[in-house]
Amino acid sequence: MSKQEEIKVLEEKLVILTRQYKQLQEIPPYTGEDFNLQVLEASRQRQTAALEIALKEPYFGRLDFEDFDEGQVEQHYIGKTGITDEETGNILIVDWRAPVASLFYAFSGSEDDVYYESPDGLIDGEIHLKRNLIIRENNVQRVVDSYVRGQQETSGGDEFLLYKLGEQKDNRLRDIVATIQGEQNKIIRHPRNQVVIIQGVAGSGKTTVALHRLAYLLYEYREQIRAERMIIFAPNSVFLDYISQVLPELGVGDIQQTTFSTWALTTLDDHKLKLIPMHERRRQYFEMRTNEQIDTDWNKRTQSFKEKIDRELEKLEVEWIPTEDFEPWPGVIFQNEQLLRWMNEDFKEAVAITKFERTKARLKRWIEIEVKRFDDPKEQQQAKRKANEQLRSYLRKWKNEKPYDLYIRILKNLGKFELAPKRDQLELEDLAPLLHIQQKWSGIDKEKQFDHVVIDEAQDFSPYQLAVLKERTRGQSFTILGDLSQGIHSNEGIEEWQSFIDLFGETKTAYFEMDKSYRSTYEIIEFSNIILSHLENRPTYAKPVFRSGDNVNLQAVTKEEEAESIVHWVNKMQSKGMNTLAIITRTEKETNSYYHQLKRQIPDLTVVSSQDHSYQGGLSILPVYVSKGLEFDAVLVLGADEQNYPKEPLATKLLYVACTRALHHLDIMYSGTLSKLLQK
Ligand SMILES: Nc1ncnc2c1ncn2[C@@H]1O[C@H](COP(=O)(O)OP(=O)(O)OP(=O)(O)O)[C@@H](O)[C@H]1O
Repeated sequence: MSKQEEIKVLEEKLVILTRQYKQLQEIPPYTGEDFNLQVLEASRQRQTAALEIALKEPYFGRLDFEDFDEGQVEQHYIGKTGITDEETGNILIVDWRAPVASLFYAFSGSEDDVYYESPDGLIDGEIHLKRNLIIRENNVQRVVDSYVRGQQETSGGDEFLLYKLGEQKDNRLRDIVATIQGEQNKIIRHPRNQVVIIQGVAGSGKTTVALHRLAYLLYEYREQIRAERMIIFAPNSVFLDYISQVLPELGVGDIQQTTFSTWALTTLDDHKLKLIPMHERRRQYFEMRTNEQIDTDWNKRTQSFKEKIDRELEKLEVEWIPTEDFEPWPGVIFQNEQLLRWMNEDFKEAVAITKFERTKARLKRWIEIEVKRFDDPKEQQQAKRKANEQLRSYLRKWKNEKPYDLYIRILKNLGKFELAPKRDQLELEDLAPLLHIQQKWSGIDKEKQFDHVVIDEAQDFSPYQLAVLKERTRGQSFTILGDLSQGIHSNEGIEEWQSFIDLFGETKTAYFEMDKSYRSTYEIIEFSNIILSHLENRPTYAKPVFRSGDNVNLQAVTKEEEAESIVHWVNKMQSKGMNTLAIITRTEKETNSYYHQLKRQIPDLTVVSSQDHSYQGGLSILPVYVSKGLEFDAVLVLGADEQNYPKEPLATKLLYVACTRALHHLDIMYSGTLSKLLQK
């Protein structure tokens, strides 16, 4: 019955959508100079894009809501993009980000009154129906009611979520607009003027939620923020490629997606600066079996290192101000006190470069006036030339140095020249000080400031990196997400979120924890939690959404039979129809060696390495640290022995990352002694 009713509604809506789309297509695009017509053209393009999305999948939900003030039940069809019938002014499809749609996500099935915040204030009412729909190729394929007023059964919401989670994945992360959960909805819609920090277990939807939050912010604050001024920082290119589809699916374009180092080097704009290749550094690090020791006093990732740099920059600024009076010609004197007054009072708020530039300009103007003392134009000319020469030497201490030169000078002044990197061999942790020096010395171009910043895998960020970004971001609008249990770059990152909270202040920060894992089956999550139990100071265990699958299989293999067992596993998973398969090794070296051993027997096997720029899906072999952030229908972890994964924090986190990549199937192989991390 409900399906028939929905088929009819869909047909009616499709007629209008198609008509509107055709009408827009008939208008020739405007390419002229008239501003008003350009604005109209841009609006038509937005409408066309919205209609294209709607024609593909018009909506996924229906909410029947009775607004007590209006006194009648209205049907709201919720889709990825809002569409109004241009002829009648009726809303055909409600945008999922619109205020009324928040009821669809927040509603948990109770008979109580509900309300939502609209621009006109609170709207009270009650929900009569919450329905999920799957529409493909203009057909209503599935109708699931998660709530019908007056009926007792309200389990349809879970049924629909489980149905979605049970689907197989391809090589890209997807949007979740149809099944956003209540706790995720809160984070997505959190106001923009607070820093949102999310600690979420593996598979809790952190990345997905952050991307939906961007789409929401752009909708809710469309007058204040622009997509080009939003930026997403993610750990590597493979990951960026993996998440690249979500925002376009949500109809959002133009948001920069990059890694911190790529962005930093572009911003520093000094072609001589080069990083030690990251893959090289990471490879070395992950090939090591113990954590490196860091001198905490001189740790370049910390706030205290930033403060040291700050103080040194201030000293340089003062030291470079001339201490004597300026005497362009004998007997004519410009007093140094005046200069100090300009610097310390008139230009107090300006950055160093601007202070110096303005001082120089004012002194030049002063010379122009003073030179008028000479009557003869020729004499004036000569005097001016001489005075400018004197000025150059007067201001000689002030050198317009590049951030790198200032950095080296500062490290020398601090007596820490051994920390100075070569120009073409920078470490990742040199980037934050360099950017900081650039920002403080030369300022930040207004156009290059951010309206909102997303940092994924933020547990691998340093407080210094964050402090640098904070200075470039209007209204401290950040979404920061990560999982301390997956902090496998602990040499680069943080051990707890407090240092980030301190940076912004408690009142400016909203901290959320997500402990439900949507990615994996119950069995995989329970198994991965055993690994986590070996970690001291671990955050909460992941709680499964009850989706059951096969048991995790631990298989002891001899070196001789290993290859055959792997081939057998691949065949088995492929025969089960799994789309994305991953074989995960401890190191890149092992990935390469297994690949050479297996490539003849498994021709479609592809290596995914830290240098890659894309992830193609299918059957991959990759080291665990490259797999971070990705997910696969089936995962085989190789070499889960005591040597590869001893009971120490880095190995524990790595093994946890490897196991939590699996959606539906997880198998483990080991030779020799099984890692203690896998024993209860
Ligand atoms: N509400 C939801 N409805 C449907 N699927 C969801 C939902 N929330 C998360 N997922 C799915 O769970 C999986 C994990 O999401 P995501 O990669 O965003 O998690 P994460 O917390 O960033 O994971 P990790 O820390 O392990 O990288 C994805 O396949 C995502 O589509």
